[in-house]
Amino acid sequence: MKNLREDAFRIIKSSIDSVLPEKAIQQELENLSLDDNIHIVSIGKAAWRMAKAAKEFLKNKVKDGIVITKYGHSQGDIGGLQIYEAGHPIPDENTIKSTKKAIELVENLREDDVVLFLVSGGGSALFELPVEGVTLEDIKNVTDMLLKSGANIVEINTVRKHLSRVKGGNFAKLVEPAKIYSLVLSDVLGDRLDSIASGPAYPDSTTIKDVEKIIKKYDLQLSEKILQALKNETPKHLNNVETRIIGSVTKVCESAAKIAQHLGYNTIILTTTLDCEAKEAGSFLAAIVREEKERERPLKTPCAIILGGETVVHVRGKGKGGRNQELVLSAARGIKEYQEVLIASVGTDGTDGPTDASGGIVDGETVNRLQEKGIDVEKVLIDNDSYNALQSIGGLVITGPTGTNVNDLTFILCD
Ligand SMILES: Nc1ncnc2c1ncn2[C@@H]1O[C@H](COP(=O)(O)OP(=O)(O)OP(=O)(O)O)[C@@H](O)[C@H]1O
Ligand SMILES: O=C(O)[C@H](O)CO
Ligand SMILES: [Mg+2]
Repeated sequence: MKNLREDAFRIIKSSIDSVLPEKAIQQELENLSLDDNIHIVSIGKAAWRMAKAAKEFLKNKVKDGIVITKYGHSQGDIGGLQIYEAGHPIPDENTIKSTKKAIELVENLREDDVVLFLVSGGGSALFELPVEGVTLEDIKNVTDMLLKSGANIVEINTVRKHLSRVKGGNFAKLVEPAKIYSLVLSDVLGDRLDSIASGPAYPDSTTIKDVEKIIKKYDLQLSEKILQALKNETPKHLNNVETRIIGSVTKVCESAAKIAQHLGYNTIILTTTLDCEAKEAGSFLAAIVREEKERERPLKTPCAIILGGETVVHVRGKGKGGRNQELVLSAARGIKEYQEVLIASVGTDGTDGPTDASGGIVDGETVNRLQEKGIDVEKVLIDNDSYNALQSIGGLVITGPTGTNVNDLTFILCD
């Protein structure tokens, strides 16, 4: 008989290891063979690790550089680079302060200078300087509203780009006449480069008209001042950028499948673009488990059914949680009392929502165990309080910041 929990942790660890940035960065830099005069600007949750890998490879070809990452996501000096931590998912004073430092670093560069721009998810919150007339307080309010609206990341970033002096290609404009090479870890489904970290160095495909549609669709209550500011159009053409994607959720799923196979599971990747409401994804996964348990379909057991993507949560309650935790808890409702089954879901960055967990694991006993503690799953889901519920029964997955960020991995193990 298999130890599903132990296997789940192995799958999580090894598949995340496969998308750590070091190897990919080294390979790209070998191909690029850059000259001297390199300036590193690294933003996002994986910024520290990406910058470290680049600096170790390029050594003293690097003139200077800056890292802007989330609190708790940097791990000390990287030979002479400025290192900053700032607010995420809501930007704060340190976001603005460090973004100004990055602009100082690039604004007087010459044509023979090169900016190596290392981009990972989280960059939208960590790299920001609002357009004239818009304050940090405004940005915080708009960000909070967008995150809770149920809008997807492409929609959220469409709005953010039109309020920013660095997003939506504007950073590349500030770097001119120097050239930018962007290496990107994708945490946006479909790898839309103008959405990842709000595309600071990529021509923006979204327009003021798109912003207007999103405001209407989600009934966003914005002040007259913000509505005016949103009329700034973003650059649609850039002449100084070259961009490459170095990691994505597809890779994580493929690695997870390989490891599961190696551990003796029949394996299938169902999708790499799961993007519905977390609770609904949970119900869907439970339905798949029931099919497995009753009819061994679509795979003979033992089996691993793997999904990648990024669900959304319409946060209405006052509880603590994240989309992965909410997904598994919702799934737990539909697999009650089944034996030898487990559902896991984690954010590859190690952070699920504003919590210190990367996700959660549930099984057929989860709902009963919660009941014994007097916790009603339906109520927990209404309160968006998945963290506290899962914590009380040892159902959290805690990895700490991983150094990478390529969406979420979800899987079922059945024996
Ligand atoms: N109590 C809660 N329960 C469930 N989900 C929540 C809760 N509070 C916030 N969230 C969700 O957490 C998400 C933000 O957390 P997280 O840091 O994992 O996002 P992210 O998309 O990985 O960030 P980024 O893309 O910038 O790296 C929001 O989309 C929000 O819907
Ligand atoms: O920072 C962001 O905008 C998201 O993580 C998507 O890249
Ligand atoms: Mg995340």
